[in-house]
Amino acid sequence: MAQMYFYYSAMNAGKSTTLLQSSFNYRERGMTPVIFTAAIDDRYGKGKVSSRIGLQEDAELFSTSDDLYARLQDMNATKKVDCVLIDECQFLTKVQVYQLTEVVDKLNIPVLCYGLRSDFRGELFEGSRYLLAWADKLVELKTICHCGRKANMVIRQDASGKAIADGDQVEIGGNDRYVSVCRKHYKEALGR
Ligand SMILES: Nc1ncnc2c1ncn2[C@@H]1O[C@H](COP(=O)(O)OP(=O)(O)O)[C@@H](O)[C@H]1O
Ligand SMILES: Cc1cn([C@H]2C[C@H](O)[C@@H](COP(=O)(O)O)O2)c(=O)[nH]c1=O
Ligand SMILES: [Zn+2]
Repeated sequence: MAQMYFYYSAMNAGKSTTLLQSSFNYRERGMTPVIFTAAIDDRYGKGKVSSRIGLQEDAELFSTSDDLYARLQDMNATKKVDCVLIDECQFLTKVQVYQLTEVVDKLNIPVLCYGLRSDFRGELFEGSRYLLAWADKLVELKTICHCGRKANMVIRQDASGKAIADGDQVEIGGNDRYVSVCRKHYKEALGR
């Protein structure tokens, strides 16, 4: 029986790197993984997942309006899909997380999702909320705060490096805008 996995962490914990390693392992065994990433995240080039250790792969793009079950059913009918790997899964909608459970339950294809649990305000993303609720396996990937504790929060910074408390949930960026920290230093940065 296939299963759905949610690998979650703060930023820069190596989620994309782990996804690429899983894809490599499937390919090494002559199997066919399919990678998806969010169309809105074009930091390392549209339709690409990359990591600084040198691995890079082309990816299918998903937008909030896509029917992921229909797309994967079509792909699987053309060529057997052995595994689905989703990067930036926090940007999935509730409906899309449900569609991915159908890929697992009806098509019997494992779905491995990689993404953030919470945003810079400490609120769940929609995709993460339903993955936490519906995934078979929850796996935390860890990174560390400057103090050495586990970093489970992410600060969004303004141009001067000051932590921001409010704003749109989605704003694509990297180390220039975001810092992963422990909860204690998250509160301190926001003056709480
Ligand atoms: N193409 C790239 N070039 C340079 N650095 C990268 C690239 N992709 C990722 N990184 C860096 O590698 C580190 C971990 O990356 P990643 O696996 O993307 O973690 P996560 O997905 O958890 O944020 C981060 O410091 C990130 O800035
Ligand atoms: C915390 C937070 C992050 N984002 C964006 C910023 C990046 O583009 C992605 C996460 O990338 P990762 O390094 O692959 O984990 O999400 C956002 O839009 N809103 C937020 O609050
Ligand atoms: Zn800390």
